Amino acid sequence: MEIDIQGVTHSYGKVTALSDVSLTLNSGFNILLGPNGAGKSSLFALLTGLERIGQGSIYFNGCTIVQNRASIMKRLGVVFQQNTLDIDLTVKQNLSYFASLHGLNPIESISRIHTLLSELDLSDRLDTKVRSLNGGHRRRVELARCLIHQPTALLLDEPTVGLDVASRRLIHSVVHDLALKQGVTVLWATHLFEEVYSKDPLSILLNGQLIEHDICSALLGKHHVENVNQLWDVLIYAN
Ligand SMILES: Nc1ncnc2c1ncn2[C@@H]1O[C@H](COP(=O)(O)OP(=O)(O)OP(=O)(O)O)[C@@H](O)[C@H]1O
Repeated sequence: MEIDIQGVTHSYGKVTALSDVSLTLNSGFNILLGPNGAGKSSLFALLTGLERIGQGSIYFNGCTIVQNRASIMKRLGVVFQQNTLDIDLTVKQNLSYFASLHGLNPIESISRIHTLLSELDLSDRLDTKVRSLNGGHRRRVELARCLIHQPTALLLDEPTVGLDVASRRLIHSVVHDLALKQGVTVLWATHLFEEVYSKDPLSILLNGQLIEHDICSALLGKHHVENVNQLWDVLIYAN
């Protein structure tokens, strides 16, 4: 799916969270890098239709959410920063409920749940209540839930923040593979430099402005630096 963000400006009262942001996302692992308060979550709220766009437009394969909400939502998978699982239900119950909302029949649903839990190394937690899972495992269940209907675009708002290294690496690797091997359009917001690989498209958001957008290695070359850490220092200094 192509996601085309055109001239988006968004404010909360007098606070401008996004200022004239334009960005086209295609199939692949697109990274949105920005510090706290840069405007990442605001962009997610606009992409998912939770907030109305003040100025500008966002198109999903040429259609806005207002024009085609149901069809766009069917093809989107979203993980927000806050945990949204029901902690008093088991992993299976959380996932089955979401599968049925997406129209999967019980046989398709259980097959998909087994496949996803296996990929996320959680097969032994099928009947565990989410309340008993650690943070890393809960995040993996959230990821399984957002993948249950095989979306063609994934929006992930800082999905690995606060997780142990094993869960962080597993989640990053599963999503990276989906983007590269199955052509899913991923938008991965983060402030962790280690999650940026040199071949990935990288967008850098600072104070609501998109200050850079290109393949990471091209940005390193453009600014004559060797890694994202150094790139960051150069850009912060320049802005
Ligand atoms: N509901 C709101 N009301 C008022 N101001 C808000 C609201 N949500 C965000 N902001 C402000 O908008 C700006 C961008 O915030 P946003 O949460 O989008 O950034 P972020 O990059 O996601 O940061 P974080 O990583 O801390 O979540 C900040 O100045 C923030 O204080």
